[in-house]
Amino acid sequence: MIVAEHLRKTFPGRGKDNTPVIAVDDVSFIARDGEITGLLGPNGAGKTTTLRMLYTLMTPDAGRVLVDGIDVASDAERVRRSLGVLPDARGVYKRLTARENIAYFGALHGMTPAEIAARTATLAQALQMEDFLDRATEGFSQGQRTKTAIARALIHDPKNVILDEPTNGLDVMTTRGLRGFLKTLRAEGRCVIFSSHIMQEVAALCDRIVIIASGRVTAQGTPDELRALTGAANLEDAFVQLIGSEEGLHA
Ligand SMILES: Nc1ncnc2c1ncn2[C@@H]1O[C@H](COP(=O)(O)OP(=O)(O)OP(=O)(O)O)[C@@H](O)[C@H]1O
Repeated sequence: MIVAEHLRKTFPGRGKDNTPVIAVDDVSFIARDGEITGLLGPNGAGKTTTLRMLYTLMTPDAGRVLVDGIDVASDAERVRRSLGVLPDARGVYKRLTARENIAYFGALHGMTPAEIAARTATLAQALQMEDFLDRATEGFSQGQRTKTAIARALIHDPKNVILDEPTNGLDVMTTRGLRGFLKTLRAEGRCVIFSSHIMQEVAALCDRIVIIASGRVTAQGTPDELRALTGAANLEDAFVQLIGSEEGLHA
């Protein structure tokens, strides 16, 4: 379970306009085990910055993050062991094959070669990567890179999974496959959080939705609760009402 409490992050202004940017302003939510929680918001809403604070890359200016009850500020290393992260920059090593990229992370987590081989086989099958697993990642399509980065993130069988816009740039079939995979993670009782600016995506997958606009949570709840909150006939109308604009919400 991941708990975000009153998170705030400001960046110093740069260039001509040196007004500080308030990227995240009092964001709180709970992502439960066995559920998929979606952060939905338009470009620049603060989703990536929020996720970076959850996965210990950035320190909040205020507020705190608890992962399975552990305060990230007090024991970041322990928290990292229980996290699988797909960052916004996928960052796969291009001279290594997909399999080597995945194995490298497994080794960093202290796994044995046999454990790495077994887990890689499971992930490669689930993510349908077998036909490119042993190719160097240089020249990979965006979808192949993303799959490699997801497998790498999950090599150590983490209990909590954080994915920044996982379906960005993926085709329809690959997206369908990935959705099925995220549902498997949920069925295994993991805590899954992902960000998206595509409402259909969030609506199709999430048990709980946290809507972020301009660094603030404008609403959160199950899809049904969000519909009830706005009185809207469908989720699309509810989202538009809750965000206050249609900008950036579509694929
Ligand atoms: N390192 C940084 N330095 C300065 N400003 C930043 C930095 N990181 C993020 N920001 C600003 O913080 C705000 C929130 O950015 P963030 O990347 O969290 O949004 P997002 O919701 O993930 O957007 P997108 O959907 O476009 O990826 C934006 O105005 C962005 O320009």
